[in-house]
Amino acid sequence: MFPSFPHSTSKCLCLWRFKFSAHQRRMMSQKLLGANVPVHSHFVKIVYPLNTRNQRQFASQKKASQMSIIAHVDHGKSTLADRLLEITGCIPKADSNKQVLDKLQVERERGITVKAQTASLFYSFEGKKYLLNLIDTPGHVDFSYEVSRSLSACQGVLLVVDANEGIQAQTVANFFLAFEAQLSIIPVINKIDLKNADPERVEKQIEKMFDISTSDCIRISAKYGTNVERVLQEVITKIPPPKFDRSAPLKALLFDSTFDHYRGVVANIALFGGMVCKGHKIMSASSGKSYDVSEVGILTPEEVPADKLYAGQVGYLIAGMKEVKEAQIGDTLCLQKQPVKALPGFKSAKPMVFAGMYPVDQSEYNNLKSALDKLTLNDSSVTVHRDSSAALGAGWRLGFLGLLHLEVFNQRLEQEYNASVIMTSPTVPYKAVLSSQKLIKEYGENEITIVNPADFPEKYQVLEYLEPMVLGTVISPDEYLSKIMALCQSRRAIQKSLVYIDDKRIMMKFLFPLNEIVVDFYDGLKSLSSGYASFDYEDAGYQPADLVKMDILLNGRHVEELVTIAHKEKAYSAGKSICERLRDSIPRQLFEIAIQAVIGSKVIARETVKAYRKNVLAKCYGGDITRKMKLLKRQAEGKKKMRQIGNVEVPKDAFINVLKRQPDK
Ligand SMILES: Nc1nc2c(ncn2[C@@H]2O[C@H](COP(=O)(O)OP(=O)(O)OP(=O)(O)O)[C@@H](O)[C@H]2O)c(=O)[nH]1
Repeated sequence: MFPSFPHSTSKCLCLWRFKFSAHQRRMMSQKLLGANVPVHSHFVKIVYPLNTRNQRQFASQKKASQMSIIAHVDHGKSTLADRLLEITGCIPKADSNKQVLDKLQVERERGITVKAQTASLFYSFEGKKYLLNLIDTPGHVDFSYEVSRSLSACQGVLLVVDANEGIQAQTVANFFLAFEAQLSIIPVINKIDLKNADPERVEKQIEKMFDISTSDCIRISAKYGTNVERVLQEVITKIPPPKFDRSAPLKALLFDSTFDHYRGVVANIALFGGMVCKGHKIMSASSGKSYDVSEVGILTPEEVPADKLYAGQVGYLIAGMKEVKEAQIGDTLCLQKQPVKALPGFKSAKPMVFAGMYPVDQSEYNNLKSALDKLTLNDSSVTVHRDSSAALGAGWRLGFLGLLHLEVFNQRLEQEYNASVIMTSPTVPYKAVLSSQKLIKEYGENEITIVNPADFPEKYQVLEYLEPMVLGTVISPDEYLSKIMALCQSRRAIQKSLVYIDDKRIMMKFLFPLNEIVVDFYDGLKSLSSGYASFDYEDAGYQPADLVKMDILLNGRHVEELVTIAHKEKAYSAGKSICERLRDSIPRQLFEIAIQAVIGSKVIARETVKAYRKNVLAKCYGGDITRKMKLLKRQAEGKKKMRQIGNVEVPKDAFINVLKRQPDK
């Protein structure tokens, strides 16, 4: 029987090549390609020339390749994308690295990609022209949903690995995403210009871990453009063109979308059959609703209108979808008169972290709702459910793929939609097996998922609590082994495996409670390994756990944002830490503030913020009234950014900072 591929939580990823016999691997190759070729050389050489001036000719001769650039964080995806865009004339040659595909303000400020971006490139090789569709993807684990969605529109990937850092945790995770999707993989060793670059070592790692021959690796410097042209040539020779049927009816996968204030929904589509142009009446396979196409085009990466889009192309489409919910990611679009069988779509993202979101001012509820709708259209991995709270009013409970994802989403809401929100402390999705018949009747089932700590059932109402687990991968130089072990043990981890990926670097697998790694584990790991260790994780189900609900009080008032579920063993240190951090985050006020962490009625930690009077007018000498008014106005503006709990004013971002900066216990 064909062996199942070991991208499962129970098997060690790097050992897969040792687990399978040569015969089994041959079988895998056959299953992948229908050809008897070894896995490491499973690229198919199919070359189709392209005439760019005539899209029809391109489409009829099938001369396109779709590829994504995937890599660990900071290994140079966006820089390589820049060079590819320059070589193909999409953007002018720049002196500095512009990272044009990182379009969002948040991406530029943080220097990370959070959103996959598409660009169509035209490239001449051996006298023929080709259309290459490129997708630059994020590297951080919190945005892996973007990667997996992008891969569904591709036939191949450029797997970029830093020549100095070598294979890292997300390199492994991304490789397996591409391998499972049966894509051609072109390994690219980047940053060979660095003083400490060791491409030979990295090639050997790639061979050992992924069974890809060292001779298949391309050594480049994306920063200086060295050898980048060869990457394009390899794409043409090694990535097969998409499978499509131009004579079949229109079949387009809606794989991403954005909301434009004037034009409505702009849908990014990959065409698997037929053709679409302005004036076509198309239909959504999921809703059955029909629309008139008003514009189609390609992305270069700017939107460039085109007469038609043909099967095999990736582009955008505007069809008068005014409501955000009309553009479902993963939906299939077809002609109204020629319905087709829907494409498989995407597995929905599984949120790892939940937090409540409320408008600072309830009168802003509708505006915030509309902003949320539009932003979730562009980031479909966020789940949104309506929620309400006595203290914070009407709001939502949102699910994110990680804390960075939560922060980036929050920042995008503020920057792109000018929204001002209160976020509650993030929590992972716990479960409870209920014993109370009353609760079972109320929920309609005996096992419930708790995404809001306020709904945490009392101990006497449950048979057991369950907490979510993840299988974490740590890759690091072996000199940090003992420190990493100590850190992982302090996070209640169980070690599952340890293997050497070369003579100096190790890959370890641990089973972690998700709650222990979601906030600041990665920061701890980075600092103890001087930045050399990397981390990635995947879902590993649930395990029973001894959990308690902890409340935080400010002068005796509950702070709804900070209700936390903690493991019993960790509750005391977590409570103490939150109180200390809160003490440092709350500005002194006219009266003393008592900060308490309580479990039930028992106070487990307490801190005090001393009284203080900030007299902003003290800076004014004499009777300059305009200056006095200016200072009072500035103070009033500052107060708007505060959340009032009883008579205590708390800066809005204090809550998330409090949880983010917990030191390792
Ligand atoms: N020396 C050198 N630096 C490079 C090279 N390629 C990229 N860099 C630098 O590496 C850093 C990260 O590059 P990015 O292109 O942003 O990496 P990325 O993989 O897109 O990052 P994420 O999207 O955040 O995952 C930047 O400072 C680049 O200038 C290279 O070939 N040589």
